[in-house]
Amino acid sequence: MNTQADTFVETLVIGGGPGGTPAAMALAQSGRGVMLVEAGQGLGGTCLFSGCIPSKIFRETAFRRHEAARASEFGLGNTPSVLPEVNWSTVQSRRHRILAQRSGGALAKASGLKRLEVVFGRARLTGPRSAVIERAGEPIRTVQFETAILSTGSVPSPLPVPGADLPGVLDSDKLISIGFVPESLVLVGGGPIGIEMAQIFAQLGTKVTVLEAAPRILGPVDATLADLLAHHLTDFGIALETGVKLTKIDGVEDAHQVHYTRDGKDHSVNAQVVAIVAGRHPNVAGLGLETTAVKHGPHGINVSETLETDEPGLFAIGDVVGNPMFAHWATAQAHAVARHILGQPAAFPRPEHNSAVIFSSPEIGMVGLTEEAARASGDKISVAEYDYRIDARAQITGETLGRLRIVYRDDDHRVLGIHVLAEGAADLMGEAALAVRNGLTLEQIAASIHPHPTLTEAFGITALSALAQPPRG
Ligand SMILES: Cc1cc2nc3c(=O)[nH]c(=O)nc-3n(C[C@H](O)[C@H](O)[C@H](O)COP(=O)(O)OP(=O)(O)OC[C@H]3O[C@@H](n4cnc5c(N)ncnc54)[C@H](O)[C@@H]3O)c2cc1C
Ligand SMILES: NC(=O)c1ccc[n+]([C@@H]2O[C@H](COP(=O)([O-])OP(=O)(O)OC[C@H]3O[C@@H](n4cnc5c(N)ncnc54)[C@H](O)[C@@H]3O)[C@@H](O)[C@H]2O)c1
Repeated sequence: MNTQADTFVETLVIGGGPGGTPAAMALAQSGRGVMLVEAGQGLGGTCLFSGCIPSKIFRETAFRRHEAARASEFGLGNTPSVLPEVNWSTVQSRRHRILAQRSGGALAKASGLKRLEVVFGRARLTGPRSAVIERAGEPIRTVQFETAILSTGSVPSPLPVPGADLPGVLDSDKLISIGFVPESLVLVGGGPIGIEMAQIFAQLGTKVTVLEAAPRILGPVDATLADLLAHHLTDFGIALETGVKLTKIDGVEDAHQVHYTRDGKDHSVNAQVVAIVAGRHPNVAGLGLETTAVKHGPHGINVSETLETDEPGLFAIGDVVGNPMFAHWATAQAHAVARHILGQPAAFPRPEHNSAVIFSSPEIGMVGLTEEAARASGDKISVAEYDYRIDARAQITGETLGRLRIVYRDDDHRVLGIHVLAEGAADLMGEAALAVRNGLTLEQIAASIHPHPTLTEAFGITALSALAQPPRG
């Protein structure tokens, strides 16, 4: 095998997802010599190619189809509309087009930076300051560096259950690439992927079952909101089975039987397609960590508060560091670590300020602590609630299933967490993130003028009504 002579770079970034790409660009923009190595088809990582973006492209189609059936409610036609037929190949072509546009845009932006070289290939560390880059049909490149950022993301976790490795049993990557809308689908796992996919396919006409091991779906989400959503999913016809233990999957390509126990009793469910969406684990395989002092476990690579690994000068960010696994979290870590490497003051993101959206229908948005986590901290806390059934905007759009929950400290009224179930919650989370990150109080939220009629009015109304309550004795 040919080997190219050594290249020296100041920083090597391994992995071009929402963690690695912005880190490499921020460093290069500040004049540091950077090489960004990506093993996949383009820049964008899991988020772009098999995660956030494709799943939301599918959601858009599913949601619009579902909405079309409600046209007569809004005075369009006199009878409930016939559900539009799904042209799945158009949906998949649309996905490919958006992906190509976004990865092309990222590459063009990166290529415009003089100090950044983007290399497509697989990187493997060969020591604390060296790596090789391999790409089929090309000479191996060897690289030496001063610092490196490991941002290799995560991969779907397989389940140790007989039949889970049958060729027809999919993971989320394969479900995203599916060539047809299945008649029936079993999703093993009721986390964000399982719930988003359940609703997407149910709205496209698939008979969906979700098998979740825990007593409820969406474990880390506010329990009241997760419960409201679970009832809504069940009303829609999705079978939600919680507290299950998967025992076996049987079947051939197009017909599967999933066996499980619940409360000691045996059950089974048939489906054309089975997808295992029961979590992801950090991607460290083949990265050559054994040639360095970097330590890692099932949770991911061990890092300090400044995201430095046990090998000084080697940093790790994003999914490869473990939970939480979100694109915006990886990007926030990227910016902080880039500033740190540049010797600038850096605010490393803190879990209690993180935000997330589950793209269910209605969406669930969350920032900061849940009620349970806030109470566990020992502070006296209260929760101010708002029911979107009374909301002007929600009544206008006809999407009145919703709840806002503001978790705040009793003594100084500081807001610790904001949790929203509402169609449109995703775009309310900017205000929520600002409030929690900056330690705003109910008084400050109540004093902010919220435009009418919008879903965000609820923030002001809820803060005002909590302040109008008599103080707790
Ligand atoms: C179905 C699904 C839906 C999701 N939806 C959302 C959502 O709506 N919002 C959200 O915030 N998050 C969502 N996520 C999570 C989100 O995709 C991840 O948290 C995010 O992509 C993590 O970014 P990262 O840069 O750490 O890793 P990744 O995006 O996984 O990127 C890692 C990159 O490293 C490359 N790589 C790996 N090994 C090597 C190597 N040895 N050499 C070179 N390159 C290598 C990979 O090819 C990959 O491109 C979703 C995930 C899934 C699976
Ligand atoms: N909207 C978003 O931001 C979004 C969307 C999708 C995924 N993600 C991220 O991607 C990551 C992976 O998502 P995920 O939903 O696969 O993982 P997850 O770990 O969040 O949820 C997995 C679910 O599967 C269940 N489970 C585990 N083993 C099981 C078994 N044997 N049988 C039945 N159920 C089992 C778990 O109890 C859990 O509820 C998450 O960390 C999430 O943050 C984010």
